[in-house]
Amino acid sequence: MSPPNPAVEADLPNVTISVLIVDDDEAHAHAVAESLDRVGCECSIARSGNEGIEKIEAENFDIVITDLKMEDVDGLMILRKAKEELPEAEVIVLTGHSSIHSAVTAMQGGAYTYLTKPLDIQELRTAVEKAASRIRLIRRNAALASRLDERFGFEGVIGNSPAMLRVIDQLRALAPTEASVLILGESGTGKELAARALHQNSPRKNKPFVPLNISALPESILESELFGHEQGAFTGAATKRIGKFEYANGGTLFLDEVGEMPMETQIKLLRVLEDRKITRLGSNDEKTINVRLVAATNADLKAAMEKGTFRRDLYYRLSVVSISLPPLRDRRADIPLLVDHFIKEFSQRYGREVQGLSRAARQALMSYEWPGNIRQLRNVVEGMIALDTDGLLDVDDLPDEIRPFAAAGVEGQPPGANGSDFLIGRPMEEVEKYYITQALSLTGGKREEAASLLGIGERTLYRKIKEFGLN
Ligand SMILES: Nc1ncnc2c1ncn2[C@@H]1O[C@H](COP(=O)(O)OP(=O)(O)OP(=O)(O)O)[C@@H](O)[C@H]1O
Repeated sequence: MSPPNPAVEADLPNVTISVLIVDDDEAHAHAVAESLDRVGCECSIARSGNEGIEKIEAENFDIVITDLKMEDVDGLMILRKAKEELPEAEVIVLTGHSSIHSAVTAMQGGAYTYLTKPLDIQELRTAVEKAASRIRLIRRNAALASRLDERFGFEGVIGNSPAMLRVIDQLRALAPTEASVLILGESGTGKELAARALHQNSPRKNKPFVPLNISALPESILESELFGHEQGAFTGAATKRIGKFEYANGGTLFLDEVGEMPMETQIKLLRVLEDRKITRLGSNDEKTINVRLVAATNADLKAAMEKGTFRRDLYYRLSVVSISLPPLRDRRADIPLLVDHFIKEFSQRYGREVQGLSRAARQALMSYEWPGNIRQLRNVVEGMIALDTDGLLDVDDLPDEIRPFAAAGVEGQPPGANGSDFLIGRPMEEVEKYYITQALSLTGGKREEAASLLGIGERTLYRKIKEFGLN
């Protein structure tokens, strides 16, 4: 298990446990409340079964302590109600010796435990403390998970465009499986990041994730990198070397730019994937390996197969499942989230106080084509923060190739107007029309993306487009 991240843990909620005590013996209820108040619980009392039901319906409690025998509504009914209305709450029932049978029924109905009267206060506190630590654990885990998701999407893969939400769903579903995954996408779209996310959420996560970029390697070295070699296997092999497959044993091997692999190596790779065995160059000994393969490419592998430069059998082996990462220009709805994420990252790294990004600069980042995709966006934000002197990232901080997009202006906007200020005081319909036109233009007319950018449903957007006669 990875160690807890103190930065994430630090601001998790400190959980106070709220307790409802339902007992028609008022003096007894107060005695219970007093003993629990002392151990930091926040207690509320209901003096009858009916009052208990009302409180359960209206408020939230972590623990419900109820007497079994009451005049109006009995404790089993309280238990049932609590399970319906407060499914995460724990219920402790209090019972006299004569009604042990009902206590057993209560346990079968989902009660956390039962205590017999007269109450032993220490026994009560122990039971409450045990239930409370379970609740605290659930809360902290939920808070941690949502904090992590809020910050990183899925293991660092950030995105809220419909296309990226689909990718994140696919990553979540595939991560725990053993399936080979082929990740497709232009350079800088996050293929390696996605591969790491698959590994990090798999049962292999405590074993190595080993990346290898095939295009960066001369053909002569590639096979020795993959499979390793023995001393003297070829000229220059002065010492024995372990290959990436062996390094990755038990974990995940990520082969980037797999489309660049020479035919000879493709044949060997296919054999390794089929036999799950490797042989170091210059050796006769086979070694069994257990590696999950994730491959990536920005090349058109289908065209390469047609041309005969990529083996069909290897393609099918690698692409048991494939995930496509769209270029950033086709998912502009992700840009604001990514920009904010990178501002946070780099302002921390450079120790800068950044108040924000001007509207014009944001507009430019939204309109630019991003040929280098997210890698380029990240570099641009880093450069802006490194160069900024006044704490506001503005058009003058943008690189030369992006600055002109700030002045691109918006159709229908009067000359000289600052951003959308000219809309102040205009009728709501005009404002809506302006923003819908903006979103459609930024997303190249893609309605699903535009709706996500605007934070409205696709059907609502469709209706508004018709209503305003927009095309
Ligand atoms: N969805 C995302 N959320 C946050 N950061 C991202 C996202 N996608 C990519 N990045 C960041 O962008 C940079 C480039 O990503 P990565 O190296 O994974 O791209 P790639 O597709 O593998 O590129 P190449 O094909 O050139 O190897 C990295 O710094 C990565 O952390």
